[in-house]
Amino acid sequence: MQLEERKQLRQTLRHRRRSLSAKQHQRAAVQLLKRLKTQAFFRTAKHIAIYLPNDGEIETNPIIQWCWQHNKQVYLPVLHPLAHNRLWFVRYRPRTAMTKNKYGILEPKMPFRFIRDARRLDLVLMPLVGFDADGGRLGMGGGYYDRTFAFIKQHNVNRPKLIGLAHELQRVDTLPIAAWDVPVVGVATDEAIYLN
Ligand SMILES: Nc1nc2c(c(=O)[nH]1)N(C=O)[C@@H](CNc1ccc(C(=O)N[C@@H](CCC(=O)O)C(=O)O)cc1)CN2
Ligand SMILES: Nc1ncnc2c1ncn2[C@@H]1O[C@H](COP(=O)(O)OP(=O)(O)OP(=O)(O)O)[C@@H](O)[C@H]1O
Repeated sequence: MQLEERKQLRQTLRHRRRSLSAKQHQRAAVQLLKRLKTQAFFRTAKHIAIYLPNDGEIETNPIIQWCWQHNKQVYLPVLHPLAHNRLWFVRYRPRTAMTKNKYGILEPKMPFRFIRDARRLDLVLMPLVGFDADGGRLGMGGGYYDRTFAFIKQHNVNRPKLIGLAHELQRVDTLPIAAWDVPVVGVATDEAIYLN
Protein backbone atom coordinates (compact mmCIF):
# COMPACT_ATOMS: atom_id res chain seq x y z
CA MET A 1 0.00 0.00 0.00
CA GLN A 2 1.33 3.42 -0.88
CA LEU A 3 2.22 5.86 1.87
CA GLU A 4 -0.53 8.22 0.81
CA GLU A 5 -3.06 5.40 0.97
CA ARG A 6 -1.91 4.42 4.47
CA LYS A 7 -2.29 8.02 5.57
CA GLN A 8 -5.79 8.24 4.14
CA LEU A 9 -6.85 4.99 5.79
CA ARG A 10 -5.43 6.16 9.12
CA GLN A 11 -7.50 9.33 8.96
CA THR A 12 -10.70 7.49 8.08
CA LEU A 13 -10.27 4.90 10.84
CA ARG A 14 -9.24 7.43 13.47
CA HIS A 15 -12.28 9.51 12.65
CA ARG A 16 -14.48 6.42 12.90
CA ARG A 17 -13.31 5.43 16.39
CA ARG A 18 -13.52 9.02 17.67
CA SER A 19 -17.15 9.25 16.60
CA LEU A 20 -18.31 6.68 19.17
CA SER A 21 -20.27 8.11 22.11
CA ALA A 22 -19.06 7.92 25.71
CA LYS A 23 -21.68 5.27 26.35
CA GLN A 24 -20.54 3.17 23.38
CA HIS A 25 -16.94 3.47 24.53
CA GLN A 26 -17.81 2.29 28.01
CA ARG A 27 -19.85 -0.62 26.74
CA ALA A 28 -17.15 -1.69 24.28
CA ALA A 29 -14.53 -1.72 27.03
CA VAL A 30 -16.66 -3.97 29.23
CA GLN A 31 -17.33 -6.35 26.32
CA LEU A 32 -13.63 -6.44 25.50
CA LEU A 33 -12.71 -7.53 29.03
CA LYS A 34 -15.41 -10.19 28.92
CA ARG A 35 -13.88 -11.65 25.74
CA LEU A 36 -10.30 -11.45 26.98
CA LYS A 37 -11.17 -13.32 30.16
CA THR A 38 -12.08 -16.39 28.09
CA GLN A 39 -8.57 -16.55 26.60
CA ALA A 40 -5.72 -18.66 28.01
CA PHE A 41 -3.08 -16.18 26.79
CA PHE A 42 -4.68 -13.54 29.00
CA ARG A 43 -5.44 -15.67 32.04
CA THR A 44 -1.98 -17.17 32.21
CA ALA A 45 -0.02 -13.95 31.60
CA LYS A 46 1.56 -12.44 34.69
CA HIS A 47 3.35 -9.38 33.23
CA ILE A 48 1.00 -7.51 30.92
CA ALA A 49 1.70 -4.33 28.97
CA ILE A 50 -1.31 -2.22 28.02
CA TYR A 51 -1.94 1.46 27.19
CA LEU A 52 -4.05 4.38 28.39
CA PRO A 53 -6.52 5.36 25.64
CA ASN A 54 -6.00 8.27 23.29
CA ASP A 55 -7.83 9.50 20.21
CA GLY A 56 -10.86 7.19 20.52
CA GLU A 57 -8.91 3.96 21.14
CA ILE A 58 -10.85 1.24 22.89
CA GLU A 59 -10.73 1.97 26.61
CA THR A 60 -8.66 -0.22 28.90
CA ASN A 61 -9.74 0.73 32.39
CA PRO A 62 -11.84 -2.41 33.05
CA ILE A 63 -8.91 -4.61 31.95
CA ILE A 64 -6.42 -2.76 34.14
CA GLN A 65 -8.69 -2.96 37.19
CA TRP A 66 -9.21 -6.69 36.61
CA CYS A 67 -5.47 -7.27 36.29
CA TRP A 68 -4.77 -5.43 39.53
CA GLN A 69 -7.45 -7.45 41.30
CA HIS A 70 -5.96 -10.69 40.00
CA ASN A 71 -2.38 -9.96 40.98
CA LYS A 72 -1.07 -9.35 37.50
CA GLN A 73 1.63 -6.77 36.95
CA VAL A 74 0.57 -4.00 34.58
CA TYR A 75 2.97 -1.93 32.44
CA LEU A 76 2.48 1.17 30.29
CA PRO A 77 4.49 2.46 27.33
CA VAL A 78 6.76 5.43 28.03
CA LEU A 79 8.43 7.30 25.17
CA HIS A 80 12.13 6.44 25.35
CA PRO A 81 14.03 9.64 26.29
CA LEU A 82 17.02 8.79 24.07
CA ALA A 83 16.40 6.03 21.53
CA HIS A 84 14.48 7.36 18.54
CA ASN A 85 10.81 6.30 18.49
CA ARG A 86 11.19 3.43 20.93
CA LEU A 87 9.24 2.56 24.02
CA TRP A 88 10.03 1.60 27.56
CA PHE A 89 7.53 -0.44 29.54
CA VAL A 90 7.05 0.79 33.06
CA ARG A 91 5.16 -0.73 35.97
CA TYR A 92 1.75 0.87 36.58
CA ARG A 93 0.05 0.66 39.95
CA PRO A 94 -2.99 2.43 41.43
CA ARG A 95 -0.90 5.21 42.96
CA THR A 96 1.74 5.66 40.26
CA ALA A 97 2.47 9.37 39.67
CA MET A 98 1.69 10.28 36.07
CA THR A 99 2.66 12.97 33.59
CA LYS A 100 1.61 13.74 29.99
CA ASN A 101 4.00 12.91 27.17
CA LYS A 102 4.40 15.07 24.05
CA TYR A 103 1.25 13.56 22.53
CA GLY A 104 -0.81 14.35 25.63
CA ILE A 105 -0.95 10.67 26.69
CA LEU A 106 -0.45 9.93 30.40
CA GLU A 107 2.63 7.92 31.33
CA PRO A 108 4.38 7.07 34.62
CA LYS A 109 6.38 10.05 35.81
CA MET A 110 9.47 8.47 37.41
CA PRO A 111 9.98 5.48 35.17
CA PHE A 112 13.58 4.52 35.84
CA ARG A 113 13.13 2.19 38.79
CA PHE A 114 10.25 0.30 37.31
CA ILE A 115 11.26 -0.44 33.74
CA ARG A 116 10.81 -4.03 32.61
CA ASP A 117 12.76 -5.32 29.65
CA ALA A 118 10.38 -5.81 26.72
CA ARG A 119 11.64 -9.40 26.38
CA ARG A 120 10.40 -10.21 29.86
CA LEU A 121 6.79 -9.19 29.27
CA ASP A 122 4.35 -12.07 28.80
CA LEU A 123 1.67 -10.24 26.87
CA VAL A 124 1.47 -6.87 25.12
CA LEU A 125 -2.02 -5.51 24.51
CA MET A 126 -1.32 -2.99 21.78
CA PRO A 127 -3.24 0.04 20.59
CA LEU A 128 -3.93 0.16 16.88
CA VAL A 129 -5.69 2.28 14.28
CA GLY A 130 -6.62 -0.52 11.89
CA PHE A 131 -6.25 -4.29 11.64
CA ASP A 132 -7.12 -7.21 9.40
CA ALA A 133 -7.92 -10.80 10.29
CA ASP A 134 -4.40 -12.01 9.32
CA GLY A 135 -2.27 -10.17 11.86
CA GLY A 136 -1.88 -6.96 9.86
CA ARG A 137 -1.77 -3.85 12.03
CA LEU A 138 -1.81 -0.16 11.23
CA GLY A 139 -0.60 2.06 14.08
CA MET A 140 -0.42 5.80 14.63
CA GLY A 141 2.54 5.97 12.27
CA GLY A 142 5.43 6.54 14.67
CA GLY A 143 6.75 3.00 14.32
CA TYR A 144 7.16 2.85 18.12
CA TYR A 145 5.84 -0.66 18.61
CA ASP A 146 7.49 -1.95 15.42
CA ARG A 147 10.91 -0.74 16.56
CA THR A 148 10.52 -1.85 20.17
CA PHE A 149 9.44 -5.37 19.22
CA ALA A 150 11.57 -5.86 16.11
CA PHE A 151 13.52 -8.50 18.11
CA ILE A 152 10.54 -10.86 17.95
CA LYS A 153 10.91 -11.13 14.20
CA GLN A 154 14.71 -10.96 14.14
CA HIS A 155 15.17 -13.75 16.67
CA ASN A 156 12.01 -15.64 15.91
CA VAL A 157 10.92 -15.74 19.56
CA ASN A 158 7.38 -16.14 20.79
CA ARG A 159 7.52 -13.93 23.85
CA PRO A 160 5.98 -11.52 24.49
CA LYS A 161 2.72 -12.35 22.76
CA LEU A 162 1.47 -9.32 20.83
CA ILE A 163 -2.29 -8.88 20.78
CA GLY A 164 -3.99 -5.78 19.40
CA LEU A 165 -7.00 -4.21 21.09
CA ALA A 166 -9.55 -2.41 18.94
CA HIS A 167 -13.13 -1.53 18.24
CA GLU A 168 -14.71 -3.90 15.73
CA LEU A 169 -15.19 -0.91 13.39
CA GLN A 170 -11.41 -0.66 12.99
CA ARG A 171 -11.26 -3.91 11.00
CA VAL A 172 -10.54 -3.74 7.27
CA ASP A 173 -10.24 -6.52 4.66
CA THR A 174 -6.48 -6.48 4.09
CA LEU A 175 -3.59 -4.38 5.28
CA PRO A 176 -0.51 -5.03 3.16
CA ILE A 177 2.42 -5.77 5.45
CA ALA A 178 5.47 -3.51 5.29
CA ALA A 179 8.95 -5.04 5.68
CA TRP A 180 9.37 -3.63 9.19
CA ASP A 181 5.86 -4.52 10.44
CA VAL A 182 5.82 -6.86 13.40
CA PRO A 183 2.61 -8.86 13.02
CA VAL A 184 0.29 -9.33 15.98
CA VAL A 185 -0.70 -12.90 16.83
CA GLY A 186 -4.25 -11.77 17.38
CA VAL A 187 -6.66 -8.90 17.86
CA ALA A 188 -9.36 -8.65 20.50
CA THR A 189 -12.35 -6.39 19.92
CA ASP A 190 -15.65 -5.69 21.65
CA GLU A 191 -17.25 -8.29 19.35
CA ALA A 192 -14.68 -10.99 18.63
CA ILE A 193 -11.23 -12.47 19.13
CA TYR A 194 -9.19 -12.94 15.94
CA LEU A 195 -6.30 -15.36 16.40
CA ASN A 196 -3.69 -16.23 13.79
N1 LIG B 1 -2.64 5.13 23.87
C1 LIG B 1 -1.55 5.04 23.14
N2 LIG B 1 -0.36 5.18 23.71
C2 LIG B 1 0.75 5.11 22.92
C3 LIG B 1 0.67 4.85 21.54
C4 LIG B 1 -0.61 4.70 20.96
O1 LIG B 1 -0.79 4.48 19.75
N3 LIG B 1 -1.68 4.81 21.80
N4 LIG B 1 1.82 4.75 20.80
C5 LIG B 1 1.93 3.98 19.65
O2 LIG B 1 2.81 4.15 18.85
C6 LIG B 1 3.00 5.46 21.29
C7 LIG B 1 2.81 6.93 20.99
N5 LIG B 1 2.64 7.13 19.60
C8 LIG B 1 1.90 8.15 19.05
C9 LIG B 1 2.19 8.55 17.77
C10 LIG B 1 1.52 9.62 17.21
C11 LIG B 1 0.53 10.27 17.92
C12 LIG B 1 -0.18 11.46 17.36
O3 LIG B 1 -1.18 11.89 17.89
N6 LIG B 1 0.30 12.07 16.28
C13 LIG B 1 -0.32 13.26 15.77
C14 LIG B 1 0.66 14.15 15.03
C15 LIG B 1 2.03 14.23 15.66
C16 LIG B 1 2.19 15.25 16.76
O4 LIG B 1 1.22 15.78 17.31
O5 LIG B 1 3.36 15.54 17.07
C17 LIG B 1 -1.43 12.92 14.83
O6 LIG B 1 -1.24 11.99 14.02
O7 LIG B 1 -2.47 13.56 14.91
C18 LIG B 1 0.22 9.85 19.19
C19 LIG B 1 0.90 8.78 19.76
C20 LIG B 1 3.15 5.19 22.77
N7 LIG B 1 1.94 5.34 23.51
N1 LIG C 1 12.41 -1.79 13.14
C1 LIG C 1 12.45 -0.60 12.55
N2 LIG C 1 13.64 0.00 12.30
C2 LIG C 1 13.68 1.19 11.71
N3 LIG C 1 12.60 1.89 11.31
C3 LIG C 1 11.40 1.37 11.51
C4 LIG C 1 11.25 0.11 12.17
N4 LIG C 1 9.95 -0.14 12.27
C5 LIG C 1 9.30 0.90 11.71
N5 LIG C 1 10.15 1.82 11.26
C6 LIG C 1 9.79 3.10 10.60
O1 LIG C 1 8.76 3.74 11.33
C7 LIG C 1 7.87 4.42 10.46
C8 LIG C 1 6.43 4.21 10.86
O2 LIG C 1 6.05 2.88 10.58
P1 LIG C 1 4.50 2.47 10.47
O3 LIG C 1 3.78 3.42 9.59
O4 LIG C 1 4.43 1.01 10.17
O5 LIG C 1 4.08 2.73 11.98
P2 LIG C 1 2.87 2.12 12.79
O6 LIG C 1 3.00 0.64 12.89
O7 LIG C 1 1.65 2.65 12.17
O8 LIG C 1 3.10 2.82 14.20
P3 LIG C 1 3.27 2.23 15.70
O9 LIG C 1 4.15 1.01 15.62
O10 LIG C 1 3.91 3.35 16.43
O11 LIG C 1 1.93 1.96 16.19
C9 LIG C 1 8.17 3.95 9.06
O12 LIG C 1 8.67 5.04 8.33
C10 LIG C 1 9.22 2.86 9.22
O13 LIG C 1 10.20 2.99 8.24
